[in-house]
Amino acid sequence: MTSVLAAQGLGKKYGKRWALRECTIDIPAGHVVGLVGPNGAGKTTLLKLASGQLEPTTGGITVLSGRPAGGPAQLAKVGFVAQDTPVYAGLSIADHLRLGARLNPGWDAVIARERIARLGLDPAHRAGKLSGGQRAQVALTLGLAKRPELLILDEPVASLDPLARREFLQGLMEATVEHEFSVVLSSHLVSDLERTCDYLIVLVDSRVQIAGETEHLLATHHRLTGPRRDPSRLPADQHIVSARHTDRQSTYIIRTGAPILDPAWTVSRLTLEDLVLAYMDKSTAADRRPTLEVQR
Ligand SMILES: Nc1ncnc2c1ncn2[C@@H]1O[C@H](COP(=O)(O)OP(=O)(O)OP(=O)(O)O)[C@@H](O)[C@H]1O
Repeated sequence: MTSVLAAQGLGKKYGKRWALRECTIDIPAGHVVGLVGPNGAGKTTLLKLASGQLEPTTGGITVLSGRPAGGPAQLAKVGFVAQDTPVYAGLSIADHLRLGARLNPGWDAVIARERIARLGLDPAHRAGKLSGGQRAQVALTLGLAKRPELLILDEPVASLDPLARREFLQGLMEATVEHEFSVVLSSHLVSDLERTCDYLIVLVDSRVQIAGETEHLLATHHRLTGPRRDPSRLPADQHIVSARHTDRQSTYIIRTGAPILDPAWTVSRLTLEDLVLAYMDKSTAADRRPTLEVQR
């Protein structure tokens, strides 16, 4: 299957500080990919590398089998909506659509017009007078009307209220079904991604912690609760993601493809939020390096 985004040992340094390091991922086409991580994790850096706005310090990246921003054909295949959804304040919405038509060979004027009408926006309205949410919707419209094979959205719903968030993500999902393109969108809120994404990348402290189809990730991660037990006594095929202990009880989040047969454990499924939080916890826990830390 075609890779929409493939990175090998990808890294980016700003001065002495790594913003992204040792990133190796291979995302098949046809997914809505959620890139999640806390502030400063490296999400924008990865998305800018994918759209060719930054050059890697180490490793390599290909997008739809091409070099990011590696020529007009590649640029036409990839849409990018930046975090602050920039617009030209002095131009009207209609001007933005005309500009989009001039700059993009595959421009779909019908999608653009219909979407603006559906949003109840007046094409004559100056972009500088739009609210943050309306600006984000105009930026998404420009991205969709470009008819890219991959649409990259950096924190697209950050400025939206909860209802507008839901409508925005719903509109995005409908568009992906109708026009069959891949999406990579970043957020630091898992709730935004839970309903929208079928592929997840968790990025913490400049490193990818886990990447894969959400269904597969949820099927292979479990919470084990039971009598207190040292991590060294867990089977080798149970990879510990996070651990919590009290005097008497242990709670582990583990990754395994094998059945959990030990009757001492109560096994429960995770939500996507549990899973993401476990990986965030793991990265902070690695700094503490406890063998068996007791929380009272
Ligand atoms: N132009 C830059 N110069 C120096 N450091 C930078 C630059 N851009 C980003 N960084 C640093 O790189 C790290 C990763 O930043 P990045 O913007 O990729 O994170 P992010 O996950 O998108 O964060 P947020 O959710 O806050 O947008 C941060 O520590 C940030 O301070």
